[in-house]
Amino acid sequence: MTHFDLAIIGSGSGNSLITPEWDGKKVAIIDGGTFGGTCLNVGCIPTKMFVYPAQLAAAAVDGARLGVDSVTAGVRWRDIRDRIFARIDAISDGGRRYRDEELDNVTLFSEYVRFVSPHALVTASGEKITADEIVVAAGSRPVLPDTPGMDLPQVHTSDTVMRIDELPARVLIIGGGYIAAEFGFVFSAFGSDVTVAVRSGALLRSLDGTVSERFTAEASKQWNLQLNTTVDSLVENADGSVHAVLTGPAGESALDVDLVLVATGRTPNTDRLDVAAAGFDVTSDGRLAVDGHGRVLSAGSPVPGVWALGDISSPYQLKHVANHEARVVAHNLVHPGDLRTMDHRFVPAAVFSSPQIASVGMTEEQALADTEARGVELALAVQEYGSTAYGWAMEDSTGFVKLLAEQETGRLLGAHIMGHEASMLIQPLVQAMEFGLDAATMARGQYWIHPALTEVVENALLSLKTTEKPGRNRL
Ligand SMILES: Cc1cc2nc3c(=O)[nH]c(=O)nc-3n(C[C@H](O)[C@H](O)[C@H](O)COP(=O)(O)OP(=O)(O)OC[C@H]3O[C@@H](n4cnc5c(N)ncnc54)[C@H](O)[C@@H]3O)c2cc1C
Ligand SMILES: NC(=O)c1ccc[n+]([C@@H]2O[C@H](COP(=O)([O-])OP(=O)(O)OC[C@H]3O[C@@H](n4cnc5c(N)ncnc54)[C@H](O)[C@@H]3O)[C@@H](O)[C@H]2O)c1
Repeated sequence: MTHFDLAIIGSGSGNSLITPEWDGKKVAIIDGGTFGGTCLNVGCIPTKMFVYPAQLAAAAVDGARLGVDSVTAGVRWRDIRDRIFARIDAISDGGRRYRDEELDNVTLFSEYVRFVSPHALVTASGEKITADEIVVAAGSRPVLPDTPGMDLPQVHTSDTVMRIDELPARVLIIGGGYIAAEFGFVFSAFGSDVTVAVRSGALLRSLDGTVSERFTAEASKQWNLQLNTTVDSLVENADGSVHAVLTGPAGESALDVDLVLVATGRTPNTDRLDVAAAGFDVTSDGRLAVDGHGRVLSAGSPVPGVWALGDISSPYQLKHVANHEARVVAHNLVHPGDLRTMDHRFVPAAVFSSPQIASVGMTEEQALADTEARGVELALAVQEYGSTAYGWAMEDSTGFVKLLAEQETGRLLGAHIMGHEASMLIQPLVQAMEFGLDAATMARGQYWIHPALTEVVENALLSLKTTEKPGRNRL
């Protein structure tokens, strides 16, 4: 048995917890998977490294509308893949070697562990680890439905699909969330024939209703979108392709594809850690229960010296949230008398598809319920990209900014953007919400560059017709 001052389970966001304050103290970092975790190896970073070349490929098609005739002569999948993973694998390997070989006080365990008591772990090979402080940053993993054929080698999740050898000619994506929207775009822009089978009647249903509805309409122009459809079975054909049987509104149908991507959500890795052995609380959706400071709970009370962060415990499966939570826990570990609190009030998110989507705060449905409960009026504006000069330049007919605010105070409650660079356009709205800037002050208290696309945000703010007096007015 080895005893440590600090043991961290998970080398994704958990890796950033080893701050200079731990120099000279004994630290264990434990990861049974690839060093660096999901975002680096199989998540945010490689997906966006595929999305960017996909945007270049798609631009050739889109250009014709504006009089620019160009063709994408081809997409070198292997070259793209190898460029991406040459970079990523080197970062993962460098990080692992730094922790394993260069830091005297840090021990790396490349094994899965489980709890045997609140401060004791056992590795898969039977080694016992105890620690004064334990941080659980063990993330989440893809969930597979129990459809027959899920074990075929042609069936992938986001964990494996980015490393395949050939661009598949025909792809079936199961699911209608973030991963389906992003890979649907990548594969179709690269030239695959994409079918997306969604159980419900719309894509991205967790987002604002207007966004979900308008994105679904756009997606149906790009992919063979099968709504209200379940995939009943997958069987391998003699030629190595997959025969899928689907049931939709028109009854049963069949489809032959070369690859199936399952994107039906991710589940926290709580079950594989045997947290029951330590008596930790688990939420109804399977997350490790924590208080606002990141302390793991047992029977509703914080367990001294046990913390959690990121996908294993967070209500948001997003890397910027995991990073924020890691910064809070890193502080709290070394300042027990001055605990910081995680801030989940204004969490933005973006879907890097086509069109791109970004959102922060309440959906319209949530804002209606919220304002009604508080007896205040809701102001709502939808501003089309096409109503601004830059939107004309783009001949844009789909992009929009939707804002929700308290009418009397102009306090922003939610912002939802669909269209070109939505993930960047949203940031001033995140800032306004975080720092309490009202809509009128934001619109008229600063210059907006003409004719930049940001004017669509300015105009959306003005369209809100809130009644507050601007705190600062340049006019
Ligand atoms: C395809 C995809 C795209 C994404 N894109 C984005 C994006 O664009 N923007 C965004 O904000 N978020 C994105 N995300 C989400 C983001 O990747 C996660 O929210 C984030 O990586 C979670 O970090 P974490 O530190 O909690 O867990 P992870 O990074 O998953 O780290 C957990 C680590 O714990 C290890 N582990 C698990 N169980 C054990 C155990 N019992 N013993 C030892 N080790 C264990 C795992 O091997 C893993 O390395 C994406 C996710 C996916 C799958
Ligand atoms: N850009 C980003 O920030 C980004 C990108 C990718 C992933 N992520 C994170 O990773 C998480 C997981 O992504 P995801 O797309 O797998 O999950 P998701 O929760 O976004 O979507 C899951 C989809 O699968 C459907 N589904 C669930 N069970 C099903 C079943 N049995 N059969 C058919 N459909 C089923 C759901 O209705 C939903 O449409 C996301 O929630 C997100 O937090 C973020």
